[in-house]
Amino acid sequence: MSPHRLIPQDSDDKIFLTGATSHAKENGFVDGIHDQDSDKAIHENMYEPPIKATDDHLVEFSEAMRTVAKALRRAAEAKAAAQVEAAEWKRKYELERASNLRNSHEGATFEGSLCNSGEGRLNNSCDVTKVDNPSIEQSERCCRKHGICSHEILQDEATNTNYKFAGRKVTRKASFRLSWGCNGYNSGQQKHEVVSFERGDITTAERSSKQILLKWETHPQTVLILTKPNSNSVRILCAEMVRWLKNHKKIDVFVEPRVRTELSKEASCFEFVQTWENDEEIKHLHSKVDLVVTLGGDGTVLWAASLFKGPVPPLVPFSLGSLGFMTPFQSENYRDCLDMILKGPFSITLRHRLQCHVIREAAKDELDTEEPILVLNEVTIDRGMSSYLTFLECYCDSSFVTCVQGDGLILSTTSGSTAYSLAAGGSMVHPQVPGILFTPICPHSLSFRPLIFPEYVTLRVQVPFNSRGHAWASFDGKGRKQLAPGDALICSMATWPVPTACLVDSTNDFLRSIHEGLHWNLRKSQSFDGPRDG
Ligand SMILES: NC(=O)c1ccc[n+]([C@@H]2O[C@H](COP(=O)([O-])OP(=O)(O)OC[C@H]3O[C@@H](n4cnc5c(N)ncnc54)[C@H](O)[C@@H]3O)[C@@H](O)[C@H]2O)c1
Ligand SMILES: Nc1ncnc2c1ncn2[C@@H]1O[C@H](COP(=O)(O)OP(=O)(O)OP(=O)(O)O)[C@@H](O)[C@H]1O
Repeated sequence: MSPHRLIPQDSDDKIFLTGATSHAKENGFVDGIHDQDSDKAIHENMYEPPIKATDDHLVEFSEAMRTVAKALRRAAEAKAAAQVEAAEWKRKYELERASNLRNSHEGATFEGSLCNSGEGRLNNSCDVTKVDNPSIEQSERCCRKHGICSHEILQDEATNTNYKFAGRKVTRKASFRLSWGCNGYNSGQQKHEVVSFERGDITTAERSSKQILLKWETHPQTVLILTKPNSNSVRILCAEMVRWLKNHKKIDVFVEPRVRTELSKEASCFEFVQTWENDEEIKHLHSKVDLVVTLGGDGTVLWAASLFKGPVPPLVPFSLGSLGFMTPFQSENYRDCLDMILKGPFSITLRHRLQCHVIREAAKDELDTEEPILVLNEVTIDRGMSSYLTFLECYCDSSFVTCVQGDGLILSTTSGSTAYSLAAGGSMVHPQVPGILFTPICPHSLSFRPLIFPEYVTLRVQVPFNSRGHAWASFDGKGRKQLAPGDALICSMATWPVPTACLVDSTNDFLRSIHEGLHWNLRKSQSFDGPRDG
């Protein structure tokens, strides 16, 4: 077929193309000449100037588009910075408010928090818990003088008196002390900053997170037992444990309202078991219980963490699930385990949580966010039911990170690194490492590798206006929220970690979990009788 000279339908510019007439028509061009003129047309075109005008317009247009894109990105970065700042202010405001509430809350007698003489997040918990209280002053003096980290005790007007909770008497909360040390219980070393500055030289002589030990200063008296629902073995064990704690350890027991009903149906001797009546009471639960015991799998640990929006009492997770990554204690040995925990000292893993805020496009200002949600594993932003690619713009503080085009994105804690993030190709990270994992789910790009951000950043995931569909956020696999174009999710390290008791220590428990739970790097050993060097 002979070549044709084709003229764009709505343009005066002439473009020379090779191809069939019909094909050219499909593409919006009309045949400008008759077949018999084709030789003449070829001849003419050989001497025609190149398609300069069209090229110039295209170049101009693409430059204009680049400028617009740059301006849009700058605007988005400015917005990200403003949102990050607003989120930080909101976080500070909430901490302040929580602290004020605590001070004015007439029920609470004792309550614990970490204190740290260095900078950073743990320091925040120190800041917010400062009250006019001799024991705090003492602990601050202690921190300053010896650099020893200690548990703080808050006291309010109801000092040393029993108080009522859901119409029942509650005894005072046990106090404990935390210390950082590598070699056994005698090493009460302070947690030092990773980098110090000594005589003008930057050093990393002190390492930051050593194994943390919890040592009771007064006896724990109240235990909250949380159980996986719909399991007979869990129900039976729970009843047995409640009885043992009361009769042999003189411990007061709290359970969820559902479990309280089950127990009271079982026998009248469970009348002493306490519970709560409404969400308001759950908010103050942390100041009533010394220890939380979970009976179930990892989901029950996540559930327990989700009950505490602020400080979390130490958690003792018993394994009654199938995988049990975060549940090192065996239920068969519960008496010995609880004996050991109630006596102390014991190692804990301080599991960091992420605080997530959803900011709606319709929000009046950056402070107008929905209630923050705390996650122990991860927040996932995915495409939900939509069959379109998720399109998400991601910022770290005020810097543009990337656009996610794929099934979604996981922002995970290091504890959650062995859960969904792992399945999406993220690295496994020791739970004591502070950081935020940024793991794409099925990205439609060959070069999108997972990232790990340091713990101090704030991440913002925005559904852009030109996204074809909505996105969905879910929190530890629960409570899905729809994100429309223009909505954003802001995520940063939460102030309140989840302290979980270790069977041995953080590292031993973690390695045992990945060996036994995931069969990590299981391979038959190479035989000895093969070829050898030399
Ligand atoms: N493709 C996946 O791997 C996938 C998909 C959805 C959700 N999840 C995970 O399930 C979690 C919710 O757990 P659930 O028990 O309520 O739901 P579930 O009952 O569906 O259990 C999910 C599985 O993940 C395991 N798991 C949970 N947290 C873990 C952790 N930190 N490390 C290792 N394994 C862990 C559980 O033991 C369980 O086997 C979510 O937070 C998410 O991480 C994983
Ligand atoms: N006290 C509770 N109240 C309501 N739901 C709970 C409670 N404890 C656990 N769940 C939910 O029940 C589900 C199953 O719990 P869990 O993961 O502990 O058990 P499992 O599935 O048998 O264990 P594994 O995850 O190890 O296989 C989870 O989705 C969890 O969120």
